[in-house]
Amino acid sequence: MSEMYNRAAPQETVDNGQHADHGTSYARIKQDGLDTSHGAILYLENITVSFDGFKAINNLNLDISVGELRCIIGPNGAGKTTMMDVITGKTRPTAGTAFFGQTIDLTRMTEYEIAHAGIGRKFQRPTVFEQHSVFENLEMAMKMDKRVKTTLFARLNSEQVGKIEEILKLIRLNGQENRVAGLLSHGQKQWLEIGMLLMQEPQLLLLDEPVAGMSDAETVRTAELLNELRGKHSIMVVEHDMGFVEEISQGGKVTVLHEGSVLAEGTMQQVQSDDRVIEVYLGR
Ligand SMILES: Nc1ncnc2c1ncn2[C@@H]1O[C@H](COP(=O)(O)OP(=O)(O)OP(=O)(O)O)[C@@H](O)[C@H]1O
Repeated sequence: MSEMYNRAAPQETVDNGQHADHGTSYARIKQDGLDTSHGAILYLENITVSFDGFKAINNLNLDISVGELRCIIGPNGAGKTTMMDVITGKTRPTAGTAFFGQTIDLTRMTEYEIAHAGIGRKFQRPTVFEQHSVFENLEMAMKMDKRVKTTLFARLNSEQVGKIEEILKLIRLNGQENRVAGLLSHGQKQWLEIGMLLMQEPQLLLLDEPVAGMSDAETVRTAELLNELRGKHSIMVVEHDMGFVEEISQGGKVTVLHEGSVLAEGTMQQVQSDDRVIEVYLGR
């Protein structure tokens, strides 16, 4: 893989040629400007993150294909959050390379630049604007997207309203658009935040434990929602809930992290029957 990185000089600044295209639905993989000619959207190669000598990530290698929904599992402390922190620029790796497409070197960019290059991250706790309505939250998310040429107080055009309505349906909040976000259930707030990320049309969406704290019914609906996004976005989901992972992995790849490295990779069925994975989860 290293030879791929060498083909183009890493960029210092984010200029991947993205531009707003309001004439089409969010429901497609937007790759304008991002070089994914080798089929992958994310390449992590030999990543190590040391905290005072302790390796939270240890020579990690991982690729995500365009349009893939990849589940990442692993016991507590395996390095899942630290890996997402590296991808989003929150933590700098001690060694290794992290590329977005073929040419965008994430290790040289700020968190802000990475977000604007098209990597959206949903943290465990929902962070919606509690005093504002569901609709206003989605509207603000759209207006915060620097590619959209509008101001906070400009009226939305019909295409923009259409896009919000489409996302409202997807996140199961149509009919609730005028509710104040602070009054939503925990699960609904999580969906709203996913909707806010989708308004910005990320090319890669990172979801950190999206169903933690959700009711069983909300978990089922979240699985449905992610299955609807399958193939339309490239998505990485970190999750402990194995039933949920089974629902959304659907024969796709699941990566098991352990002690900062990839322990196993394969379908859910394959990793579940892997002796090393069983040992790590059940203890020695
Ligand atoms: N800033 C830090 N300083 C020191 N050690 C850290 C730091 N951040 C993480 N670690 C350690 O690195 C290891 C990996 O942590 P990380 O949070 O990435 O694991 P995780 O797989 O996300 O765990 P969980 O499933 O519990 O969220 C842990 O041992 C953690 O204590």
